[in-house]
Amino acid sequence: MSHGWGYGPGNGPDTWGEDFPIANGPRQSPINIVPKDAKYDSTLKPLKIKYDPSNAKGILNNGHSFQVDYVDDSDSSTLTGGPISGTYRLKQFHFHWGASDDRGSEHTINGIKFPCELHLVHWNTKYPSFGDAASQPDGLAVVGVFLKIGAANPRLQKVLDALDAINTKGKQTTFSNFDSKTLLPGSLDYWTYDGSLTTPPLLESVTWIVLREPISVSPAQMAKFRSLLFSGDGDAPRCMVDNYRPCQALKGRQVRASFK
Ligand SMILES: COc1ccc(C[C@@]2(O)NC(=S)NC2=O)c(OC)c1
Ligand SMILES: [Zn+2]
Repeated sequence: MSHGWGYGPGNGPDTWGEDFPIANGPRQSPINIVPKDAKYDSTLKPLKIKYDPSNAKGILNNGHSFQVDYVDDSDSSTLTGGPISGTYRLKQFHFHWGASDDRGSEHTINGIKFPCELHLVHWNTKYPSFGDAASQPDGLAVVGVFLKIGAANPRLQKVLDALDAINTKGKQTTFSNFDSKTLLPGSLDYWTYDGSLTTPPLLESVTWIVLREPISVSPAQMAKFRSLLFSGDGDAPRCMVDNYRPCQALKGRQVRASFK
């Protein structure tokens, strides 16, 4: 039986280029961010984030991560400002994490991995839909937030408490009235660069906005992430851990900083 892509020995990131040759493209993600090499850009605007908690729709185990999906049929939950032009609508957020606290994030800072990374996915409303936007060079804007081991983060708890209901691939449940803005750190200082989706189809359509300040997560909360399964009901259980792509070559790209 031919397996689709995944994070295992036979279908992991090093094999993705066989079916998705863009894996070796000029603007792949994630990357290692070297703060001293980032260029402060005074023309970068502050991020403007307006999320309506009532747009939260559901939570799904998609077999690679879990995602919280938002109603995106109006401009009620949007990202504007920052490095982007126009209005981008919140579509979903999801996470990447490791089997242990020494790894799990997709982006790294000076080669340092965090135990987890949050991605808030937005699409450019100059295109008719998320699917159309996902194939355009300016189609998506993803806000990346690092999670660092520390005190338990109460803002994560409602999401983590929902995971028991979606422990296997394909499971989903309703998830309503959640303000994903509460997942953001106090500072919205960011690095930005042109990149891609970090899983197949690896489309080079993402303006990355990686926040400098991490949010906290406790060891017990990390154990909750690691309680999920990649596998479906009835399949041999495979723990959902290490669902991150390694850093990709910069290939001449400039990383800009919104802060000095
Ligand atoms: C066809 O559209 C897609 C497909 C996959 C993802 C998920 C992901 O690959 N992208 C990022 S970012 N992290 C990931 O894991 C996606 O997210 C915007 C959009
Ligand atoms: Zn992601």
